[in-house]
Amino acid sequence: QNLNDYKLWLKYNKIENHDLSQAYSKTTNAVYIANIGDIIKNAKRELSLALPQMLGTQVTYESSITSETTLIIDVFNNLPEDLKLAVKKNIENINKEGFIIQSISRNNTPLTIITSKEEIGLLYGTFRFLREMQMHENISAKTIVDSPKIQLRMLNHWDNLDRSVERGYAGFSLWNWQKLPEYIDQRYIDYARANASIGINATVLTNVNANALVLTPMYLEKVEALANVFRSYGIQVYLTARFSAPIEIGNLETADPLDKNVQEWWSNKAAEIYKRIPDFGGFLVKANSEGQPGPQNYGRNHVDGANMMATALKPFGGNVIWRAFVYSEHDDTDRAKQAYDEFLPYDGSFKDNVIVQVKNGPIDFQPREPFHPMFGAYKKTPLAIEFQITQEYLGFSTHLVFLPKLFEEILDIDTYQKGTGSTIAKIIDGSLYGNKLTTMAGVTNIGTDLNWTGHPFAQANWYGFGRLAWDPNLNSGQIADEWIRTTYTNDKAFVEPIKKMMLTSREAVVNYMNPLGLHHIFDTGHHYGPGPWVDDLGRPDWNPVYYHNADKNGIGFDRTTSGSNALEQYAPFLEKAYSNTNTIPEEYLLWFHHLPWDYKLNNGEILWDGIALKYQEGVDQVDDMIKTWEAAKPFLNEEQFNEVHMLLQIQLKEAKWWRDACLLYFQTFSNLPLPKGVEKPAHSLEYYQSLKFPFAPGIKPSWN
Ligand SMILES: CO[C@H]1[C@H](O)[C@@H](O)[C@H](O)O[C@@H]1C(=O)O
Repeated sequence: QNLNDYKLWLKYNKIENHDLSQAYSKTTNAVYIANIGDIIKNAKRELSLALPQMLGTQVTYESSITSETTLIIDVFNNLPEDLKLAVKKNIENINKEGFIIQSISRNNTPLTIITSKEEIGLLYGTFRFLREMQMHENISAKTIVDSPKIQLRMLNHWDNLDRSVERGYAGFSLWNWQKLPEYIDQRYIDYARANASIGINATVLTNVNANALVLTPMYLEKVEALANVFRSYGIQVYLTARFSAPIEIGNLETADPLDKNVQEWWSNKAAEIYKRIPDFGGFLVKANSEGQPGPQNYGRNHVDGANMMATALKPFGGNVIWRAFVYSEHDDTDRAKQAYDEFLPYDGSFKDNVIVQVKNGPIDFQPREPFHPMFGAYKKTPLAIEFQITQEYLGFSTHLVFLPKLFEEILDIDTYQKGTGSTIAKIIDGSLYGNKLTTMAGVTNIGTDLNWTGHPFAQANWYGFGRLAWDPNLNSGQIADEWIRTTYTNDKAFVEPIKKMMLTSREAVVNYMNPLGLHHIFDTGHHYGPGPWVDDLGRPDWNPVYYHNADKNGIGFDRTTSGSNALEQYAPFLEKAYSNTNTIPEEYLLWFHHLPWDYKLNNGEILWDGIALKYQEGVDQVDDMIKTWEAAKPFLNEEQFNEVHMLLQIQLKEAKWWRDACLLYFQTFSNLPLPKGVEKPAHSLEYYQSLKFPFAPGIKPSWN
C-alpha cells in the first residue's frame, strides 16, 4: 500500500498550471474567517493545510474584514450589511447545514464569500471550496448554493470491542478501546475530516451484533472521548444497543420492554449517556434477527421494543433506529418476503423518534437485487435505507467495484406506491410522504489499513456513499469524476478512461458472479467465492440451492403466483410488469422466475447460453479493466500502478473461478454444451468444490 493513499481524496496536490494557481492565490490572498467556535477552527485548519500544498504559499488571516480582504468565511448573521444583501436571495434557498460560495466585486475588488446559516455550513462550504480548487474549477466565476437533502448521513461500523470488524476487509477497527479515552489517535481526526468533507454527520461506532459492555461506564468514557473529537466536525455519535443489556450489565432478570424496571433501566441509561455526551444521537438496534435478543423473547413485538427505547431517549432528543433485517428459522415462506410481512402491520405505530432501517434489497446486499418492497409501502413511519459499503458479497477489498452505480440504481427506482415518480430517493429524502426524519446509512468499509479501505478504489465507495447521502439525486458519473480528479489527477486522458472503468465495474461483478437475477450462490460463511452447490446447512434459507433452484427443467426462484408470490408485495404496476417474462427487466429475470434452460431471452439466445455468455462477459470486462489500467500507467507512480494492477490480476483470476465453477455446476442440470465464445473451464467441478478459504477475513458470525 501506498503512503499517499492515506490522504484519501484530500490530497491537495500542487497546482502546476501557473494561471490557475495565480488566480487561486489572488482569491485566497487575505482571508477573514470568523472566530465563532470549534467547528470553524477546523475549517481554518483545513485551509492552512490545503492552500500551502496546492499554491505553495502560506495563508494570511485577517482579524477583521478590511478593504484588502479577498475571502470571507462567516455565517450570514455576522456579515456586513452590503454582503448580506449580496447573498440574501441565496440564503433563503439553503437549510441549516447548507452553504453558499459566491464571488462579488466589492469596491472594485473581487471578493469571495463562503456563508451559511450555521457554523457547520461553513465547514462544509470550506471543504467544497477546496474541492473546487482540487478540480481546477473557476470558483470566482460561479455561485454554489448547496444543502444536504437528507438529515442523517450515517456510517454504520460493524466494529466489535475486540477490534475485529464483522465483514471488514481493511484491517482492524479504528477504535482503540484500550488506549481511549486518553489517547486520541490522529486517525480519529483524519476520519472525521474525511467524513465532514463529504457531509457525513453521524456514525454508529459498534456492530449491530452488539455487545452490551459498550453501555457500561468504562466504555462510555471512551465513547465520550470520540464524541468530543467528532463534534467539531459536525459528527454525532450513535451506539448499538443490545436488547438484553438490562440483564447482562444491569442485573435485572428480564429485558421485557413492558416491565417497569426494564423501562426505568433504559431511561437511566439514556440519562447517564447524555450527561457525558449531550448531543448523543441514539441507538441502532438489531433485534430478533439472526439470533440477536429482542422483544419477541418476551412475547412482545418490534413496536414494543422500539417504543420503549424511544421513550427513554426522547427527553434528550435521541433517536432509535430499528432494523428490519429479519427472517426466521421458524418461517418457511420465502425469505425475501418475511421482513415486509412482519413489519407492514406496524407502519405508523412507532413513536416519532423511531426510524426503521431497511436494507436496499429484500435478501442481503447481493451484487444486484430488486428494491426492498418496504420502500413505498411504509407510508407513515420514516424509513432509512441501509447500503453496504463494505463488499461482503462483491469481492471484499480485493475486487474493484464502484458501488455508487449500485446505490444510484436503487435510489432512482420508481416504486409506483404513490403513483408514477415515487422513487426511492424521494422516499428517503422525505419528499414523497413528508417524513420529518430522513436517513441514509452505509455499512462502512473502513479499517486500520494504511489506505483505510484495503483497495484504493474502495475509497471511492466511501466517498460516493457520502455524496449520495448528501444528495440522493447525484449522478454516479459525476461522483466518479470528482473522486478521480481529487484522488489522482485532472488530466482528461486519465480521468475519462478510468471513469469508464469504474462505471462498468459494477455490471462486471454482477456478470461474473450473479447474472440475470441469480443471487446468494456464495460459498458459505465468508461469502467470498462461488458455492452454488452448497445444500447442507442447518437452515434451508442459508443454502445457495434454495436461491437458484436449478434442476433438469431449469433455474431461478419462482416468486410469481405459482411460486412464493413475493411479487404481491410490490405496487400493482410492478407486480404486473415483473410477473410477465416479456416485460420484466432481464436483470431481474431469475430473481422472480424459474425458467427452462431453453427459454428464449430478448436477444434470441436460449437461457443456458445467455447465462454462460454473461459469465464470460464479466471476465472480459475485468480483462478490459486491466487494459485500461495499463494504459493509464504514465499518470501513476510505480506503487500506485502496481497496487491496483496486482489486485486486478486477482480479480481476473477470481472472475474466471466464478465463471468456471458456476457453469460447470449448472451444466450438470442443463446438460448443454458451453456456447461459442465461452472459454473452456481450466479445472474440473470437483476441483472448484474442494477449494476452502479458512483465511477469509471479516467473519465473526456463526449463523450462515
Ligand atoms: C451484522 O451481521 C450481518 C452478517 O454478518 C451478514 O452476513 C449479513 O449481511 O447481515 C447481517 C446483518 O446485517 O445484520
